[in-house]
Amino acid sequence: MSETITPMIGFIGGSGVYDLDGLEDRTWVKVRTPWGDPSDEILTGTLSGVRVAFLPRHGRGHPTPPSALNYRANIDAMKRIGCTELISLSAVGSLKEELPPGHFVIVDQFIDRTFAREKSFFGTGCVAHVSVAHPVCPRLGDALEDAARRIALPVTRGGTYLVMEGPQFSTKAESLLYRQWGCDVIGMTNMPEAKLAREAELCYATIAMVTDYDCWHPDHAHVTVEQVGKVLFGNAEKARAVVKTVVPLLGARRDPCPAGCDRALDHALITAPDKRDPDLMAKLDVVAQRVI
Ligand SMILES: CSC[C@H]1O[C@H](OP(=O)(O)O)[C@H](O)[C@@H]1O
Ligand SMILES: Nc1ncnc2[nH]cnc12
Repeated sequence: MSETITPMIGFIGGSGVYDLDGLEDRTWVKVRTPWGDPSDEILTGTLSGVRVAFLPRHGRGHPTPPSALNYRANIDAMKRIGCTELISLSAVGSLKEELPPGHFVIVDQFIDRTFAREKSFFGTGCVAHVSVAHPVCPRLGDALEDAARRIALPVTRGGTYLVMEGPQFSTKAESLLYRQWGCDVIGMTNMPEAKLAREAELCYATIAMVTDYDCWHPDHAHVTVEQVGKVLFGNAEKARAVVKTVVPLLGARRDPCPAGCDRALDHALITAPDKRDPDLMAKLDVVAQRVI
């Protein structure tokens, strides 16, 4: 008989999603990490008998911009509190006519154009190279698709999310370039989040919620926060409905990840044990606990 796990499903709420309703035993918990403080306290509780955790990515009230987020602390904190998988709920701009505001995309690829963020838990004193060829967990993607379809959301399975540094929105030339690259949606937060989730051996998937057509569209010359905001809160309500549907679908017991997200570090560490830096190894206590 194969070993089963008792999961805790972690949600990272993006713009417009600062709380989760409907949880039993709701508690906001302060979590400290060796990488600094996460964006906010983490809300824990149960939904349909399944343990869940929720972190508002930008903090409650949205005080922190994408480039200033401590992505390492956020991922470490979610794992430290017990999460086995992470689902990101993210606002995005659309780079395709057929993905209008209000549409949901379960992305499966990313292009990382960010440049001002800490992108790895590893480094001098413990070098590791994980594969992110397939950065999204297909089991989580299947569950999100199933959930979205059950509640009749307009949803597309698969798509490439271009991650820009921000905080400004794109120039028109950039937006047109990303369309030529075949990207589907654009946002500012899912990298390095997805890479760090993989390093921490957490399954990761995103439900990207379209708020605007960015600036490439002939009928939409600019993106503005006002325009995004009008769609954002409707999308956030739908995101909460996805959460309530996906949690029982994933359930309270399951097999280890069929895609191996939970074993990503099996062959990733290259620094010889006697060359490893004890201080860094101590910081990796939770992220790399399975292999160190
Ligand atoms: C308020 S629009 C721009 C903002 O929204 C997205 O954030 P998140 O992924 O956390 O929903 C986007 O990436 C920008 O950070
Ligand atoms: N057009 C856009 N560009 C970047 N991030 C976004 N988040 C929502 N809309 C966006």
